[in-house]
Amino acid sequence: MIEVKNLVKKYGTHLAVDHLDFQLEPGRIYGFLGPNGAGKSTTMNIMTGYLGATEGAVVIDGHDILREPEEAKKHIGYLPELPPLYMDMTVLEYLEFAAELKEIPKKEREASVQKVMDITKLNDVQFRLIKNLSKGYRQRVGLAQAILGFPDIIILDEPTVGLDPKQIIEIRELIRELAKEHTVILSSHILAEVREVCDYIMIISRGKLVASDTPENLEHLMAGQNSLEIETKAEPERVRKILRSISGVDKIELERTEEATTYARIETGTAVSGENQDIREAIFLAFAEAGCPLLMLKASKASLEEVFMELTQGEEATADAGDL
Ligand SMILES: Nc1ncnc2c1ncn2[C@@H]1O[C@H](COP(=O)(O)OP(=O)(O)OP(=O)(O)O)[C@@H](O)[C@H]1O
Repeated sequence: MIEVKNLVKKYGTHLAVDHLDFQLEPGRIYGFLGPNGAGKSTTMNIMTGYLGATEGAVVIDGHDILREPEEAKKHIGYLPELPPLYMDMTVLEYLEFAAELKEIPKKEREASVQKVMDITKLNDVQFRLIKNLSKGYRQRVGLAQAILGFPDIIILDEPTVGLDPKQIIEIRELIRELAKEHTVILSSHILAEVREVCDYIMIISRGKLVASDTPENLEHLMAGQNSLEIETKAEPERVRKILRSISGVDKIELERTEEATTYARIETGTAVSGENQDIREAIFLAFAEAGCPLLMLKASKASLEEVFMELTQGEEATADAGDL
């Protein structure tokens, strides 16, 4: 279990992490999602003990990362944004060295290194110098180092950045596999990636946690803003009158089109159950009864993209302004 308590990080006057407070339960895949500069890497660097916080604390399985760094770090495997690889070592030498640093007992080292090379499919390149590997293979070496010793918690900063589509699929499969026995936290600025792999999404914007939930619940978050679109030949005033007679219709926007039809965008209310009401049937029947055929009737549901855009609005323009 990871507890992040009231975490603050300032770079000079720039507030990169702004009072983050959350807890992560074992056995899940968490995704830190946010635009560039949102504070994801800074948060991960603090959680893994690579960077000190200005305020607040991170507790890993009961150990404070600053007060008991050695104990806390035993529970974490970390793939930073730029993995610190030794370019003049072979893959095998590097992983053996990493196993030593992680204090994996000598008699277990060989088997441990072999196991992570099997998992990350590095066997074929184990005698190659790291400097001669492609970006994708280097990323795998970084990942192999992170999972070496199989710590409870695996933290991956942008694990698929710079990889080709085939490598991305492989790394995602690997992450899912790891999550069967570990807690995995990964960061990404790509929504599709987080949605694809994570069962819990934490949206970070300007150093703040602006939402944290399952992908499905985040989509529901915007349910109140679900809307319907219709098009009919009736005059706008007639359309408004018919719509007003239907319960569940909240807001109506009307537009007369060039084809002499009326286009209406309708926002629907939320029922007592909290669920968004589906009033498509009622709309269809009301227009049929009034003798106004509908040319189009369509429900438009808020997508996760819209939730993300809404929550991180303006971020790109302002996130890095403090650094100028
Ligand atoms: N060493 C530093 N000194 C000053 N400012 C920094 C430093 N490191 C990061 N920042 C700033 O802190 C903010 C958060 O950066 P961070 O790298 O944590 O964001 P991120 O969400 O990981 O973004 P990216 O996806 O681009 O890596 C940014 O505005 C960044 O410019």
